[in-house]
Amino acid sequence: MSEAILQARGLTKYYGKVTALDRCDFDLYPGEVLAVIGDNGAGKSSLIKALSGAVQPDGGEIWLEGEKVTFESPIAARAHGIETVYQTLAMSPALSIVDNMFMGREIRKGGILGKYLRKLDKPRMERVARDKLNELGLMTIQNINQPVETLSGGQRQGVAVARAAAFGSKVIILDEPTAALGVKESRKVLELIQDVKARGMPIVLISHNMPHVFEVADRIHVHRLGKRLCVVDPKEITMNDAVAYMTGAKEPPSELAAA
Ligand SMILES: Nc1ncnc2c1ncn2[C@@H]1O[C@H](COP(=O)(O)OP(=O)(O)OP(=O)(O)O)[C@@H](O)[C@H]1O
Repeated sequence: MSEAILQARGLTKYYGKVTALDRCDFDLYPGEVLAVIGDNGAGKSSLIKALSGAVQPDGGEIWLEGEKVTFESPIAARAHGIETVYQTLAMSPALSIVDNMFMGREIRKGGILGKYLRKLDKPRMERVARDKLNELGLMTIQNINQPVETLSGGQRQGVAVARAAAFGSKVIILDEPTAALGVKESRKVLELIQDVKARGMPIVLISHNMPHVFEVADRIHVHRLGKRLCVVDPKEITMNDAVAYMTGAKEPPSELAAA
């Protein structure tokens, strides 16, 4: 297997007396969809928050493309190419699709006057937004100047993923991307995950939805009580077994135990 693009060793996070992450390991390889599953409280959110700079781990190390990194904030993680799409999506509903896509990364006009006045290059932003949505097969959205609040849940998720994929990201972390969606919209988001993967971008998928996980994941990290319990190939185990490992109803065979 190639070198991991994002890796963690021994990540530990305490919230007071609660150990949310207990010497947790993590490995994401280029071009894969990696699902992280675990029962409520298994530490999935704490893991992605640590990987994306939203919380500071109390122990352990994170490596990005072979370099040890510390992200003191989500902005720092984004600057390194780690994009996280949370369930809440962090979008401004009243603003347009294009404004949401470029929030905090607006393109300014060039030239002495443009630079001096810091004017937005709206036509360029619109062009880039359209291209990105197009690339990801999201052009069912006709008008990129329409407010995000007029979009369906699936379309919003699409815009959030397109935004995450738009700026030279190295890793996209999706936190429960289908949890709030209906059947048809979920299907679109699953297709979108495949499209992003086809563009060579690795994805970390946090989900409680086992059929969705088993449909799109190349590998699965099973978490229990803050630890990565085992790493499984969804083609080689059943959903029932994965759930049994998660909940502790069954122990994984020793050859699956995470290194
Ligand atoms: N901000 C916090 N303050 C106190 N305890 C927390 C905090 N965040 C998480 N925890 C605790 O840490 C443990 C792991 O929580 P975490 O949210 O990481 O798990 P999870 O696997 O994402 O769960 P879920 O599937 O319910 O979202 C839980 O016991 C949780 O109650």
